[in-house]
Amino acid sequence: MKLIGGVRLTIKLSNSLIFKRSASVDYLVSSLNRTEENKEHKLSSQTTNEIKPSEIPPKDSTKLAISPNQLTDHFRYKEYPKPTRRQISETQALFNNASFKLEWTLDKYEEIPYIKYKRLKEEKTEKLSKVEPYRKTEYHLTQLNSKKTFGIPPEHLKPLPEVLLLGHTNVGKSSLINSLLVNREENKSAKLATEHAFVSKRAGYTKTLNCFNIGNKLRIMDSPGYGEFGELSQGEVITDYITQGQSLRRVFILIDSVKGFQEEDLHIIDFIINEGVSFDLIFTKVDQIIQKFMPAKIISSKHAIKVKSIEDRVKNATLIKHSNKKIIDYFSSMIEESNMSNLVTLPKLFFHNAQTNKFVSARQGYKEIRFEILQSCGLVKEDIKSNSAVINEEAMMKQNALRRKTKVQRLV
Ligand SMILES: Nc1nc2c(ncn2[C@@H]2O[C@H](COP(=O)(O)OP(=O)(O)OP(=O)(O)O)[C@@H](O)[C@H]2O)c(=O)[nH]1
Ligand SMILES: [Mg+2]
Repeated sequence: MKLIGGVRLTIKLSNSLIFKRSASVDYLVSSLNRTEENKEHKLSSQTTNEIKPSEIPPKDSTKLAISPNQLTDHFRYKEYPKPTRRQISETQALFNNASFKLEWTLDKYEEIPYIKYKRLKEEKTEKLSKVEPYRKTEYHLTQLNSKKTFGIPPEHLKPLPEVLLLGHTNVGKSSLINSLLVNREENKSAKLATEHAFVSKRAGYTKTLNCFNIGNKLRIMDSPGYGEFGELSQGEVITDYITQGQSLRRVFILIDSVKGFQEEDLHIIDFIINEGVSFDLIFTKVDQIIQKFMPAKIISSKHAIKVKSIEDRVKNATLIKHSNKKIIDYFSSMIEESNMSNLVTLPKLFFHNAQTNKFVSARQGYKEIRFEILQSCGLVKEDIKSNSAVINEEAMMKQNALRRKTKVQRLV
């Protein structure tokens, strides 16, 4: 038996859940490896004189490091098309213009506003039904039809679709909430963006289920972590919510990229599958993995961004590309070993960093996660023109390139 946030679950990942063979990741990695190897071989065997100007690596080699967004693209299953640019920009507009409100924080499932309301209403109806018919008065009738909400703010009772962020203590749930809720565009110049959820180095910091209302369109739930420092009562509020939450549309399970899948993660995934709730996976702290695999020489060099000689640039580029391959291999084997790509439910995979470093200069991954949240809540219109939109975009880019070329030709 395993203790998950204090809740004992005996379930093991069952073979019956298995398995849909997906070759997409293997294929992508091997094809990428081949092209990377070819390119690297080509670059290292060339003398710097032979390099075409367009192939000269940038001075700042850190720009060549694989990013969380590129990892999301790389590990995207062919079954799930990439959202179109229009869908992404509409999603950002919705989030960036929405008002966010921490509606409630609770440690008992029975206290969740609509659950509490339902219970109190039922209790009242039962009490009134017990009044002897000859004793019933106008007062009783008005009581029965009363719109009173027992002191619960009526806006908390508004039925809205909900998504839940779930994961080990310290995995980065509250940090992700902040990535999702902060308007990064607006705060670009601001030194300190308003953060909505409390984040701490201390594992087990979030003790309650915290409900954020997003523009009165949906709710995002931050939850207490399971595993180390998770507590019994916290485990109960989450499992009750998963099994009974009527408005729950999707669970996002966060996996610490540094620690990989832990036993508790696999138990909770099995539990969620058994409950028939759909879920996706978000790898957090991707910045740490990117930094970890980067060549020591480049990490320690303060001047990595000032490399001038083409020879050094080529050397750095080759080193970084090797590191990129290691990062892909690292995640590939993590995903492979967890068997996630073989589950019939085939969870989507997202890569996120809430912190930045030399190689990842901005938070990434949150835009697609925002989109996925909206989609799971039924708040995204299917982009039926998506294919033709992409084709049109490509055609337009080709046309622009042609225009630029003819312009240059005209100039020389
Ligand atoms: N480098 C890095 N650190 C992160 C990232 N996300 C979270 N952290 C750090 O990890 C620690 C825990 O983050 P939280 O967001 O509080 O984690 P949590 O899952 O809410 O933790 P509990 O509330 O204790 O369950 C904090 O010190 C964060 O700064 C990330 O993407 N990169
Ligand atoms: Mg937290």
